[in-house]
Amino acid sequence: MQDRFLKSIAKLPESLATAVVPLLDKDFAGHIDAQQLTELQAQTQMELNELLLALLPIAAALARPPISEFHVGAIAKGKSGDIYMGANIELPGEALFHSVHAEQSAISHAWLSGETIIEDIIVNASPCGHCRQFINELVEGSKVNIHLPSQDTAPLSHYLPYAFGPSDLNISAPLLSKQQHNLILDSNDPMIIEALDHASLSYAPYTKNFAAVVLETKDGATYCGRYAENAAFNPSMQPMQMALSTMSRHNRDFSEINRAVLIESSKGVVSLVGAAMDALHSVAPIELEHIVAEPE
Ligand SMILES: O=c1ccn([C@H]2C[C@H](O)[C@@H](CO)O2)c(=O)[nH]1
Ligand SMILES: [Zn+2]
Repeated sequence: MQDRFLKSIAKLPESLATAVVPLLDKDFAGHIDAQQLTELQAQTQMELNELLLALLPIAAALARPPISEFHVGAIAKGKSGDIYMGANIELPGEALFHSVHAEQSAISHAWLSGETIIEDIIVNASPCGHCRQFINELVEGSKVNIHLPSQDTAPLSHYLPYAFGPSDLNISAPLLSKQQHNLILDSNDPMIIEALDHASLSYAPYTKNFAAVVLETKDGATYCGRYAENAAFNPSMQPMQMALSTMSRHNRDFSEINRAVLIESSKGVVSLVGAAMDALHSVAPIELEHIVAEPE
């Protein structure tokens, strides 16, 4: 089991601790599939929602909050029945808006894993206004059920009445709906090709700046993040933040970053390069490779 889970395991009911420890091997990065969940339920005799709430300390152990020391853990449950954990990240020495919230981390985890609908979000602290707004960007966002340790389950529409969202800006294909915005670039570099693929799947209906980041560690592993915009603009999730969040779920230290690539569209009305460089430089002394590609 990874050391980062030692304290959380001590907080779990004994039957759950015994059942979940075998999943927390060196490759565990916060994904538990539907079959594994069924097995956990059988071993613990817990209802599904009870089990998901009980797993939150594991999600919170993925957090890296050097500023607040406040560990938030979230779980996004996809239509497939799989669950995706996420946790907050704060970037040392940088403006607070660079932070990633646990709910954003969990949602981006589900998105990067190919989920098209998120049905439930389970979180250990009441979701802040920014997260409510981020969740509202999802396909059928108002129907996402929010589960908290000491509240009755309620849909997002309860937590965010009179919502402002994508439809107010005439966007009918919200976050997690299929995106395909091909960018043209002649390259044989696998890392650049990976970034290009993710940029084509990014969600940038408001600026058309289809963008993605790939981070590589010295051993050749890569961690990606796509740009995910928000109708209220500020809660948008930057691709660098998403990639850092992917890396931390995989228990990699940011100091292990060896190469960093940002790809964005030449036709976007904004550029993410400044924001991406600031975030990267707060955690690793690496130059950002910035590539601008033509949309098809
Ligand atoms: O809904 C919330 C509220 C706060 N935080 C994080 C952000 C920051 O890292 C820390 C303190 O606000 O908690 C979340 O992850 N989700
Ligand atoms: Zn939040």
